[in-house]
Amino acid sequence: MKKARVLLKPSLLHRATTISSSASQSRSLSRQMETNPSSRYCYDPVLRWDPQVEDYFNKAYGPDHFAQISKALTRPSSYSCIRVNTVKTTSDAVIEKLTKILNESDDGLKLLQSDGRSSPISKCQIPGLEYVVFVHGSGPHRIEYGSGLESPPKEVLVSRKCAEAVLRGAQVYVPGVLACTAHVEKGDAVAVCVAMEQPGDEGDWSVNMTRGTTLQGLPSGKNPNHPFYCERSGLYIGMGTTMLSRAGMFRVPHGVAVDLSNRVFRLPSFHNVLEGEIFLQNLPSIIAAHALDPQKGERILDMCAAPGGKTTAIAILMNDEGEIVAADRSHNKVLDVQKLSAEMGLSCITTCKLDALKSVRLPNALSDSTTLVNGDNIGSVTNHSDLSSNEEMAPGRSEAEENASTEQPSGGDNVSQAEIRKNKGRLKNGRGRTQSQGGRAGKSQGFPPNSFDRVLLDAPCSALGLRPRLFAGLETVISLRNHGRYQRKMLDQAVQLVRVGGILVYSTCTINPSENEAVVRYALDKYKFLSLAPQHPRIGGPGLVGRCEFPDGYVEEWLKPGEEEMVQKFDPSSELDTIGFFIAKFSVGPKD
Ligand SMILES: C[S@@+](CC[C@H](N)C(=O)[O-])C[C@H]1O[C@@H](n2cnc3c(N)ncnc32)[C@H](O)[C@@H]1O
Repeated sequence: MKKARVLLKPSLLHRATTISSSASQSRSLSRQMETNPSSRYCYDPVLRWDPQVEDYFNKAYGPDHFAQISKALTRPSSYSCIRVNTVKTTSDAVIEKLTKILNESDDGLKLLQSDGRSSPISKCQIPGLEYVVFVHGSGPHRIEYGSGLESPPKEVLVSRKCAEAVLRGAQVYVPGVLACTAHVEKGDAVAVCVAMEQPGDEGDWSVNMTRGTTLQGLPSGKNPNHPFYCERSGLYIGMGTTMLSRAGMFRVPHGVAVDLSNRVFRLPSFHNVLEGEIFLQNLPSIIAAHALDPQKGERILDMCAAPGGKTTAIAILMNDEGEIVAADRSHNKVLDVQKLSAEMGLSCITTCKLDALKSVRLPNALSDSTTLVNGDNIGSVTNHSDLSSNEEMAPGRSEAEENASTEQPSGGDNVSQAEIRKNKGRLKNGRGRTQSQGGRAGKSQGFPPNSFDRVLLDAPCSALGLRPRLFAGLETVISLRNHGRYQRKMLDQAVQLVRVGGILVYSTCTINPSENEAVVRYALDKYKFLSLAPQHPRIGGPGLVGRCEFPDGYVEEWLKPGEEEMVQKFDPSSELDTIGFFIAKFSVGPKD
C-alpha cells in the first residue's frame, strides 16, 4: 500500500527551532498521558498554531483571552442554527416537523432531552430573527471507553477533517478512516480517535501514516514500533460499533465505517433534512445579511456568493422582490448557488461566474454587464494563486444539492410519516454525494461603477473562526497578511460598484485582525467617502482598537477609538457560542 506522507507546507527556516520545541513539549505531554489512561482516553485537544501567529494573536487578544478562543475553536457550538425559509414555511411548522423527526430518530432528541432541557428546539429571541431556530446539543460528555492500559479498546483512527465533521454530528465514513486495530470485525465496539498533523524536523506538518496501518493499543514504551500511540492521547471523540470489518473499511470506497452512538458532543446532523424549507447557517452569517439591510426592489451584488447561504438569506429578507446578482469565481460553485435558490423557491437571484478582483467593468468591455454569457471555458484567471482562500461552509450543508423542488410549502400541515421517514434517514446519513445538474453558469464581464444599491463582500479568508477546528498550524503571519491584501483588492472593487448613498458590508469568518480591523482601517483611510454605519441587530462584540508592530518592522493599524462599537466581532469563546466572525458596514457618501 502506498505511504501517503502529506507534506503540508514547504519548510520555513524561521519556524524550525520553535516547532521542534513544540514537538518535544508534545512528546513529554504524551509520556504523561501514557501513564494515565483517564487522561489518554478523553477529548482534550490543544490547537497547534505557528508560534509567530500565536504571538501575534496573544498581543491582539491578550494571552488568557486568546487561550480561551483557541480552546473554544476545538469544540463545536453547543447548538445548530437553522434559518427557516419564510417564503415557503414558518418557524412553528419547522419546529413541529423537526420535533417529530428527532423524536423518531434513534440518537437525536432523546439524547438531548437526557440533559434535562424541556425542549432542545427553540426560536431565536432576537427581535426580527424569530425565523431562526436553534436545536441545542450537548457535550462534552465523558465517555467510558471501558479499558485500562492492560486491555485497551479496539480503535479506529480517522483523519482530522473527518473528525471535525463527526464533532458536528456526521457519521464516520469509510474514506475518513486511516488506520484500525488488528482483528476488528463488523459489530465490534471501537474507540474513535483523530490523526493530527505532527511537526516534522524540517518545519513541515504531516500525517505520516499509510492508510490501512494497524494500530496497537499499547504504549510505544512497551513496543517502540507501534505507530501513533502517543499522538492519539486526548484525541478520542467517541465510542461506536463498526459497520464493516477492518478489511472492509480499507476495501470499500464509501459507506459508514463506524456507527458512533456514544459521542463526546451530541448534535443532530441536519444534512438534507427539510430541503428547501430550512438552511443550516451560523448565526453571524444570518446577522451579516441583516446588517446589509436589503430593501424590496433593490439591486444587490453578492460578490463571493457560493454556496449561497447569505444570498438566499438576503433574498428572503427582500421577500424575493428585487434583484440579487450572486457572483463567484468558481463555475461549479455558481451552480450550487443556482440549485440552492431553486430549492428554496427564490426567483430574485441571478448568478454569474465573476472574479471579484475584476468586478468593475472596464470602459472598453464589449458586452453589457448584465448579459450573462453561456460560454464554455471563458474562465477568469486569477493572479493570486499564491494566496489561499478558504471558505466558510455552513456546517452540514452539502456543496451541491439534489434537484430543486418546486412544490409549494405545506405550511403548518401535519407531517406525513413518509416525510418523517425520509428526513430521519437523512438525519443519520449525513452529507449526500455532490451531484451536478450539468448546468451552466454565465460569465459576467463585470459591472459599471455605481450600479448597485448594496454590495456584500463576504470575502474568502483564513477561516480561523470556523469550529470545530483541530489544527491551525499552516497559517503563518505572512499568509495571514496575504489574505488581508487579497481582501483589500476585492474591497477596492466593491467600493466602486456601490452607488452614492448605498451600503457596503464586509464580512469574514476569521479571528485574524489582519483580515478584519486592518481591512476596515484601510478602507476608511483610503476612501474618505466611506463611513462606518450602525448595524441592526448588533449582538457581536467590539472590534480591536490600536495597532500591532511585528518583529520584521511591519506595522498593522486597526480601529481608532470610537470605531470599535460600530463593527461586530463574534468571539467563539463568548456566551453566544458562535463561530469567529467579523462584520463591518459602510455607508457610501458622495465620491468626488
Ligand atoms: C466565504 S465563502 C462565501 C460564502 C457565501 N457568501 C455564503 O454565505 O454561502 C468565499 C467564496 O469566495 C469565492 N472566491 C474566492 N476568490 C474569489 C474571487 N477572486 N472572486 C470571486 N469569488 C471568489 C470562493 O469560491 C467562495 O465560494
